[in-house]
Amino acid sequence: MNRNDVEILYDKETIRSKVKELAEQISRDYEGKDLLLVGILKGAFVFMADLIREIDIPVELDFMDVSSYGMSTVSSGEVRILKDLDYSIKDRDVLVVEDIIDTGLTLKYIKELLLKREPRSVKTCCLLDKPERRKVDINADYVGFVIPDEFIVGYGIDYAEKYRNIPEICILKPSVYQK
Ligand SMILES: O=P(O)(O)OC[C@H]1O[C@H](OP(=O)(O)OP(=O)(O)O)[C@H](O)[C@@H]1O
Ligand code: HPA
Ligand SMILES: [Mg+2]
Repeated sequence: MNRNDVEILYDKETIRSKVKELAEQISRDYEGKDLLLVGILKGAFVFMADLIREIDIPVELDFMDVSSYGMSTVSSGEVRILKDLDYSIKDRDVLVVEDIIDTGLTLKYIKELLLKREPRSVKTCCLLDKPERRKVDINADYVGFVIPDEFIVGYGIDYAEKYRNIPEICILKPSVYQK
């Protein structure tokens, strides 16, 4: 991992307090409900791990693995399911946990897919929102940070599977992928 490839956008403390704020809001909104958090692999795994530890109501977890970027910084436009949920979501209150909403193609695809399974509700929580790049009409119900149109890595988020282990949320310098 080359630290020179990135520029820090949000440091550990800023992320920690934002995650706490989101978790408090979720805990209030879902008090007394049957909350199932659905993490979208792989990008959301770090956010999911931090978020659940700040939520103070009973929750259950499941994961889905979808991919549309592959080894590129541009969406292929085709969302592929690599792993589906383990359990039925019928009559459950589902909260989809995502790291980033960019074109919106991934989240729209997932939301439409889950709605067909007759849950009681489906809402979405995205740590990062890049509205300038949106191609489809979708917004998350809970948003951490609204970010500029830059390619992000770190805190679980990759470029060609690398940089996921950087603890901060960083901008990947264009010189790295414009070679
Ligand atoms: O709004 P969109 O333009 O669809 O982009 C957002 C999605 O792209 C990334 O996943 P990716 O497909 O790279 O898979 P990964 O999570 O395994 O890295 C990210 O984790 C989101 O799921
Ligand atoms: O900015 C990004 N970084 C990494 N993966 C992504 N997938 C969509 N947007 C991004
Ligand atoms: Mg990716």
